[in-house]
Order: sequence, then structure tokens, then C-alpha cells
Amino acid sequence: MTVHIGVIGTGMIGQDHIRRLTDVVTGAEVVAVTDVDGARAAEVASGIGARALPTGQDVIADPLVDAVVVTSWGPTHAEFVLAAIAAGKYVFCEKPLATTAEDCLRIIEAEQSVGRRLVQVGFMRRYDAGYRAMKEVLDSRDLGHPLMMHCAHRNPTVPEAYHSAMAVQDTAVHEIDTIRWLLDEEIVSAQVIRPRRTANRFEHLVDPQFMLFETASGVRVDLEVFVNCQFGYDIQCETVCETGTVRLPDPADVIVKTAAVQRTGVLQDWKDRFGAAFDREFVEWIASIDDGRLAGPSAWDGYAAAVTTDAGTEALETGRVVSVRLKDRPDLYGS
Ligand SMILES: NC(=O)C1=CN([C@@H]2O[C@H](COP(=O)(O)OP(=O)(O)OC[C@H]3O[C@@H](n4cnc5c(N)ncnc54)[C@H](O)[C@@H]3O)[C@@H](O)[C@H]2O)C=CC1
Ligand SMILES: O=C1[C@@H](O)[C@H](O)[C@@H](O)[C@H](O)[C@H]1O
Repeated sequence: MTVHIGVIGTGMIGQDHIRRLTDVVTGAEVVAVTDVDGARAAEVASGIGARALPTGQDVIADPLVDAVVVTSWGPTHAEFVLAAIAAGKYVFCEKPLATTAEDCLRIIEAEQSVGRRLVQVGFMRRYDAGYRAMKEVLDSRDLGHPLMMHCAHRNPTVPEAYHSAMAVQDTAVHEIDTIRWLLDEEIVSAQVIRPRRTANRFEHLVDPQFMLFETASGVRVDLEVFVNCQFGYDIQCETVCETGTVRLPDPADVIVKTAAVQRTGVLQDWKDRFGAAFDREFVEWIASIDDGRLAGPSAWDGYAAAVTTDAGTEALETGRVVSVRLKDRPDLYGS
């Protein structure tokens, strides 16, 4: 069976997902696209023999579209996800699911009223081979219970429009999801410490930031977010358990030894670091639509991330430890 896809937002990641749905994933075809920049949508559509439609609502209503991919700007996500649920269509939404926890709750309520999962959120790290291997070790409890986790999320630079709260909302949001997923429990508090600022940043930006999270069972997580580290895109994660540790591998690369020096490359971009994870994310999404049972990150995961990033943003502003208070998890999203 071929799943016919409509894509809302043909910007950077929208085009990348269209390419993978067209060239990498079997059983999927992008048949309609839209963008507020109509010329961009038309150009993307013509490259793959799809139709460019005027609005996102037209894409969702299109009878030829079985499932929707939302890759427009964050503040537009909730409207499109809610419309897709109302139309009874599967919807893959890039992070964030919505920019407020209230909108995430509206999405959860809408999905519950339909009685089955239609929404998947684009937390692609859950599809990364290294993170998956780490989760297997943790789930096996071979090393006992996790006690602490040390993480780093480093970008070489960010554009001037990037502001301090984005370190939590746009960057740390990926670790917030992976912490919850790897440890299989919720985060209960967030704190943000401001170390000495790097000189290599725009004046308005607090960078780096040192974040501390605590989970329901008392696991402590530290996360360094350093978005002007200069040297590359570098993702680190180590979990310390009762009888051992498990650490994310660095991406494979050759080691060159010459002139008394040993060197290996550092990736520069999240697209390269997580390219294979994005591919697998879409392969599995299409397979789960075929099965009629979504298994990837849910609207609940999008909601939990939104509440935690709100707490993190407040923690950055106030310097306090801020509690993360979630509603009870509905049965639709497991226990
Ligand atoms: N999972 C991940 O690692 C990543 C996720 N993202 C997420 O993907 C989303 C898009 O990010 P980018 O592609 O970087 O942004 P972008 O600015 O390159 O593309 C967004 C596109 O959406 C269009 N758009 C905005 N509002 C629209 C509307 N109402 N209807 C139709 N089109 C609309 C814009 O014209 C633009 O072409 C964001 O939510 C971002 O957080 C982005 C990068 C990485
Ligand atoms: O979502 C993303 C970007 O927006 C963000 O800026 C990067 O740091 C992340 O690693 C990437 O996955």
C-alpha cells in the first residue's frame, strides 16, 4: 500500500523530509504540498510531480492525502494538527507539537475523542542507533538502576535571531525528550545555571547554559547547552548506573595519525549527525500507518516536553528550581 502524504511547510526541514519520503522511504508518495511562500511550494511540488495547494487546510482536506506532515513554523503546528485529527488523518508534526502546553492538551483531548492515536511528534533521536543501543542496556537493568546522566548539546554557532530561551525550547527540548524516553519516567524539576559567557556570541545571548533536571525516581541529569562552541555539532550522553555506565558513541570516522598528531573529524551539522535517525523515523512512521498502530513519540510526549520547556524557561529567567507538573497521563498513551 502507498501512503499519500501532504506536506505543510516546504522550508529547510520540510524539503529534507520530502526528499527522504521520495527517495529513501518505500510505500510513501508526497502528493500535495503548501507553504505561505507560494513560489517555494510550487517549485518544490514541480520537482516531485506533486500539487501545490493554497493553504495547510486545503492539504488536510484533500481527499488524495492520507497522512499529513507538518514542517511549518512552531506557532502554526497546533492548528494543523487539530485539523488533521478532525479529518481523521495521521499527522507527523515536527517539534514542537505546539508552542503552549494548553494547545498540547487540546490536541490530546481531540485525539482521545477520536479514541486512537493519529499524532506523532518529530523527536528523531529515539531513532538514532546509539541512543537505541543505550536504551536497550538501560531497559535490561544489567547495570542496575540509572542514577545520573551527563549530557551535552553543542552547536558550532547560531544565527543572531536565536535568543536565550531557545536554548531550552529549541535545543534542550531534544534532551528533555530523550531523558524521559531513556529513563522511562517523567522529569519533575528543572534548573538553569548561567556559567561565564563565551565571548563568541551575540551580546543578547546567555551561552553556555548549564541545566539540571530531576526525574520522578530521583535520577539527576546535567545538560550543557553551548550553541557557540565553535568546533562542531557535538552530542554527548552518558548514563551512570549502579554497577556501570553506558555512553553514546561518537559518530564513526577514521582516525588519522600524522606528524606526531592523531585526529578525527567532528560533524558540523545536526542534519549529518541525525540523518540516519530521520530516515528511520519516517520508515517506521509509514510502516506503523500501514499497521494502523502508531508507535513513535506521541502527543503526550509533545505535551510533557512543552511543560518541561516551560519550566526550563522559567528556571532560566528566575534562577530557581522549577517544578514540572503534568496532568495525569490518559490511558491512550500507556501507563
Ligand atoms: N527535529 C529536528 O531536529 C528539527 C526540527 N525542526 C522544526 O521544524 C520546523 C520547521 O523548521 P525549519 O524547516 O528549520 O524552518 P523554515 O523556516 O526553514 O521552514 C518553515 C516553512 O514553513 C512555512 N510556513 C510557515 N507558516 C506556514 C503556514 N501557516 N502554512 C504553510 N507554510 C508555512 C515557511 O514559509 C517556511 O517555508 C520547526 O518547528 C522546527 O523547530 C527544525 C530543524 C530540526
Ligand atoms: O532541532 C534542532 C535545531 O532546531 C537545534 O538548533 C539543534 O541544536 C538541534 O540539535 C536540532 O535537532
